[in-house]
Amino acid sequence: MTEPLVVVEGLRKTYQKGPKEVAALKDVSFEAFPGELIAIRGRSGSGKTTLLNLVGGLDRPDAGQVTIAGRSVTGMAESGLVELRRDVVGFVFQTFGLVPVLSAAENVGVPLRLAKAAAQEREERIRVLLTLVGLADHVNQRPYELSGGQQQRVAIARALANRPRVLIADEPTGQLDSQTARQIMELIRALVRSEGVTAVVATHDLGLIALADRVLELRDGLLEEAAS
Ligand SMILES: Nc1ncnc2c1ncn2[C@@H]1O[C@H](COP(=O)(O)OP(=O)(O)OP(=O)(O)O)[C@@H](O)[C@H]1O
Repeated sequence: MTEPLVVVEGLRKTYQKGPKEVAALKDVSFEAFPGELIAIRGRSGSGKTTLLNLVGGLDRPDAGQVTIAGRSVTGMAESGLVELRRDVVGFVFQTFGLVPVLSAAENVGVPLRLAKAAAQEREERIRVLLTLVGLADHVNQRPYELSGGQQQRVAIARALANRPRVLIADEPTGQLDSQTARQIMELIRALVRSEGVTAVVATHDLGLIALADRVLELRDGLLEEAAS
């Protein structure tokens, strides 16, 4: 049997909100297998962002473990996490997060520069990625010259730049109209197949949920397998 690529065991995270403690995650465990697209759904405030941040090494849990490709994310020093976020995990956010003064090509090139890819290899990878997301004719445009859907395409290309094993997306269609959202979710579905990446996507979007291989529901800080 195939080994899981991502193993999450007993994650707990509590935030201090003024005098109150908020238990965002109480005891969350799941596994994601290579090439799987997992949708995480749950009401606003159910802990989806918290969970994704812990899986991708953007934050640390109070208890529990995250392992990606046999490497303990939760046990890593900060230098290891920087490397993990550069090489192993790609992130896509609701608000795109592009650098406004850089062109589409330059935005996609940022993680390649951080990974010290040679100039020629970088140019070739940028070309392939922007073609893959349907933006071959928009390489020199800045984010403000692109539509929301096009900006999210650039962000997806950037997330895939260093060939990550895991793609983490937090409400990737949350700011898009329904037709554009549909195109972006179909793009994510296709890229998970063609690039063999494992995707964990937090979403309210029923269309995206329908395209997932598995749907997990966060409720009261606990995760349940849900019918898609
Ligand atoms: N930095 C923080 N400080 C204090 N409380 C926080 C912090 N981040 C999240 N929370 C609280 O933890 C809970 C889970 O938040 P989280 O953002 O993970 O939920 P979510 O499911 O992603 O919500 P949404 O769908 O609205 O984005 C919420 O009650 C939230 O208010």
